[in-house]
Formats: sequence, C-alpha cells, structure tokens
Amino acid sequence: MSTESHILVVDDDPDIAKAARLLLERHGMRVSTAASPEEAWVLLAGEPVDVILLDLNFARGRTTGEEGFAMLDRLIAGDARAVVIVVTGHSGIAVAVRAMRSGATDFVIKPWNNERLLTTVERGLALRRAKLETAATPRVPDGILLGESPGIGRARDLIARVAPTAAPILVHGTAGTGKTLIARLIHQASAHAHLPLVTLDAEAADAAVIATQTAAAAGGMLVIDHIDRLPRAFHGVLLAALDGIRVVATTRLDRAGLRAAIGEDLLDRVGTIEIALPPLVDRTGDALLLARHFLALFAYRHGKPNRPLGDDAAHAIATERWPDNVRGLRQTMERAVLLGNGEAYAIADFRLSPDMAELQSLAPDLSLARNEETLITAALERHAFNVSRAAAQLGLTRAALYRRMARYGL
Ligand SMILES: Nc1ncnc2c1ncn2[C@@H]1O[C@H](COP(=O)(O)OP(=O)(O)OP(=O)(O)O)[C@@H](O)[C@H]1O
Repeated sequence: MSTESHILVVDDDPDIAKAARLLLERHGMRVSTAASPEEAWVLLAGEPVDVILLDLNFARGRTTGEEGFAMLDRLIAGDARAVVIVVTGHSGIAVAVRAMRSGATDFVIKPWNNERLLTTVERGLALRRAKLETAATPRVPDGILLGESPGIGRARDLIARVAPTAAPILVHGTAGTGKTLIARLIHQASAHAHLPLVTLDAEAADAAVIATQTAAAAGGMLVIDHIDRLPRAFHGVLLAALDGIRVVATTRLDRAGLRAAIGEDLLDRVGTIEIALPPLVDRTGDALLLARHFLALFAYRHGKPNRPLGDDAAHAIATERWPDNVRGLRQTMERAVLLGNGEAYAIADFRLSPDMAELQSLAPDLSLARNEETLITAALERHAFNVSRAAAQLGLTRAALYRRMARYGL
C-alpha cells in the first residue's frame, strides 16, 4: 500500500487507537489519531485524510453513538468524497446498518480481527482513489463551519433544514462572525449549487449594478452583502428586481436596526428565516477550537511545523474578547504561524494581553488611576488608536474612553 495513504483513527480509547495505529503503520500507512470529534475536526482542517476509522461510541458506557453519528453526518455533508469506516461494539450491527445508510463506506465490529480490519481499510483506500479520480471539483479545504457552541449548532441545523428550500434567509452577526461563510454554505447545500454564486455588495450598488447582478442570478441565488448599507434611493429598485431569485442577505445589524435601515417591505422580502451568529465571546469553547484549527491550517499551508499551544496562550485565547471575531482570530493565528518561534506557541506569539489576574500579579501597583491609564494606553496601541475597537475591548463607550483619554492626556 502506498506510503501516501493517510488514515485518521477517531476513538476515545487510547489502547484501541494505538492498536489500530500500529497495525496500519506496519502496512505502510500514515496514521493520525484523535480522541474526540473536536480533535478530529482540527486534524481534518489541517491536512487531507484518505480514510477515517470512526468509533461510534464516544463517552464510555454510552451505546447510542449519537456523537459519532453527528460527526458522520457532517463528514458526509462536508465532503462527498470522504471515506468513513465506522467501528462499533459487539452488539452494534443495527448501529452499523444505520451508519451505512447515513453514508458510511463500511463497518468493523470490535474486537476486530487484524486481517479483517486491514482488508476493510484497503478497500476504503481503493474507493477513496476512485472518488478522487472522478471528482469534478477540487475540495475547498478552508470552508468548514467550525464550533461546538449552541449558537453554531443552531446555525448548522437551520442551514441543513432551509438551505435546500427556496426560502429567503437573513444572516446577521457582528463583524467577522462568519456571515459570508454561512452564505456560501447555504449556496453549496441549495438547489442552485451547480450555478455560480452571485453576490451584490449593497454598499457599492446603484441601479446599473443591481440590474447586472440580479440578471446574473436570475433563476438562481443572490447573496446581498451588508444589505443595510444599500443607499435608500435603490431600495425600490432592488425590491422590484428580486422577482424569481432566491435571496440570502447579510447584515451586522439586528432585526430592529435592519428594519430602520431598509424599511418594512425589503425586510419582509429577505427576512423570512433568520440565522443569528453570536459574537465569539458568547461561544464558549469555540475560540480555542478555532484557534487550533487555524494554527493547523496555516502551518500546513505555509509549510511550517504544527507546534503545540502553551497553557497560558490557550487560556489567553479562550478569554480574549476578539472584537473582529473569527476574522481577527484567524489573522492572529496566521501571524503566529508565520512569525512565531520557539517549541510551543506562547502568549507573545499572539500579541494578546495577559488576563486581569496575571496583570495584577505582574504589576502590584494598586493605584487605580495608574492602572487605568496603562490599560487604556495598551488597548489603544493594540488597536492602532482605533477608538471604537479599544473602547469595545475595554468595555467602555466611545464617549467614556474619550473622556478618560483627555483626563490622562493621551
Ligand atoms: N465558524 C467558523 N468556522 C471556520 N471558519 C470561520 C467560521 N466563522 C468564520 N470563519 C472564517 O473567518 C473569516 C471571516 O468570516 P466571514 O468573512 O464569513 O465574516 P463576516 O461575518 O461575513 O464578516 P463581515 O461582517 O466583515 O462581512 C473567513 O475566513 C471565514 O471563513
């Protein structure tokens, strides 16, 4: 078997994962292991995998395999060329059948016979090669919606339910929360996936641009980016041009703000289903998961080693406010991959502020004014003197920040 073949073993039992790894490595395959679906997603984002051996029962003692099934569904939905072999316990024939119906290629029952496992994996590799050869479009390695928080779960669920229908969808969330990515995923899961995705940048739109883009999207789907920024004079023009077009609109405003910006008629036309993306600070656990994903992705893309993340740095990433949400985090991780050095990534590689507890232990200066001045200066420098962003990070209004800047002569 070719040394290029890369197998991912997803199993929370380290002994089983090790046994599989040793067996497959002995037969010339490269093997990665993941103890949970979260770890597996990070690995999958970083490099291509030919065959995935997926254990269906994660938490010990659980036998329904729902966690494994959820991963299987996402794998198959995300890449039609994925080859997934499920691994189930002894009583798991019914589970294996259900998995095959959900798109698994094959199954193995634990405890397995080595020869059987090897033959099954080799069959999986042959299928993978056939799928790659016949695939019409290259895989987009960077388009996965990551996150395990309830907000992202809801978004994923809504996409699965409404993307294949003709319903207009409004995606809202603050800067960099993933609205454009969601629009792309809706298009991929829609009946118009075979047509090109046409986008209208509302801010730059005039009657001529509206006419061109709606004509290009006729009978298909149009993404209206930042719809709230459409000049008032063109609201009616756009509304009239949307006949027969599936619309996905994005905005940083909430529904009330959007109503004020575009009026009731246009809102009625585009806002049937809403997908609300929470800011990253409200998605507990996701910042770290995304950070690991982007570190692996950019290490792979730039040919750099995928270094481990130090505990302090992981804590700082998880507690950072990320004013530009996923976009800001993604850029920070790419910079760290390109510029960082050392065995593991440390806080300095991300230019994050240590959290308040660490700050106090580093500077036992209890003068509130002096500390306030230091914090404000640090926030301003960090955001290149962009007052809005510095104020957001400090939890102040812009006016309150200006007052303090005046007080300290900044
Ligand atoms: N949940 C996610 N998982 C993986 N990547 C993500 C996720 N959310 C966003 N991204 C990535 O972060 C970057 C910023 O996302 P995107 O451009 O979709 O944000 P946006 O909300 O449209 O921003 P803006 O308000 O500025 O238009 C993109 O590279 C996108 O692929």
